[in-house]
Amino acid sequence: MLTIKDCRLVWPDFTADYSLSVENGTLCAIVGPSGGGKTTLLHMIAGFETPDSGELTFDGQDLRPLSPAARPTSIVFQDHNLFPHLTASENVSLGLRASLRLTAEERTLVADTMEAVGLHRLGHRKPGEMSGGQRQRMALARALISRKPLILLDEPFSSLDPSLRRDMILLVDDMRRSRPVTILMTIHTPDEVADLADQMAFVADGRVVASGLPAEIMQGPWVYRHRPESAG
Ligand SMILES: Nc1ncnc2c1ncn2[C@@H]1O[C@H](COP(=O)(O)OP(=O)(O)OP(=O)(O)O)[C@@H](O)[C@H]1O
Repeated sequence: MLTIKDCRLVWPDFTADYSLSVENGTLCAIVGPSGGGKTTLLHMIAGFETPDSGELTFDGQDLRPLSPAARPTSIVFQDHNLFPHLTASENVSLGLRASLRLTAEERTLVADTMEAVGLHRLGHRKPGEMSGGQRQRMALARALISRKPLILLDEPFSSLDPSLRRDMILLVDDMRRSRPVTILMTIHTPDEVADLADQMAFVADGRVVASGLPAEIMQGPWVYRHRPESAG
């Protein structure tokens, strides 16, 4: 279980104070208005931001002293953090081994994962030779192959067209059913994930305003309160 309790981050123009629990094996969608603190929440879990106070544990282990690499997390950033000089297959392989020296079995796993995200013919291409959507799929493949139990996806499919976006959400759903993994995914279009997500957390003003079943969260008063046009 991921447990976040009163984790506070204070910046000159923004204060966050997060509390959220996510059971293992859950697909949890993080939704809410732009600038509300969704990305910052994922960065804190991954270790790129440090809370001044509060509890942050996964399966009882305190994550705060751990570096990002030592955490049980794999994150796909909005800019995909791909290496431009490596091919698509090599970028995906980094999720398994930083040295890129793979066993035969690991090479098969990379090929299977590339196939699962529809990139099996493009393994030799470099990120600069691929579309935005193909780069997103490559970054997703690298996170899925990492074997980390907690996967954090920050708007992973925003540059895909709606039908492909849905395919990728289904792929994420498939992957979590094939191995024990907990996924937190920020998304601007909650409708697209409402039927698959087990949990939805509404984040605004640096807080988890509400968390529960997607149908409940999407109908709650917080949705109207935090509409851009009602701001101010
Ligand atoms: N390192 C930082 N230092 C200071 N302020 C920051 C930092 N990172 C983010 N912020 C601020 O924190 C707030 C929340 O940003 P965040 O990116 O988490 O929002 P978001 O909900 O993910 O937005 P969007 O949906 O637009 O991606 C914003 O006001 C942002 O400017």
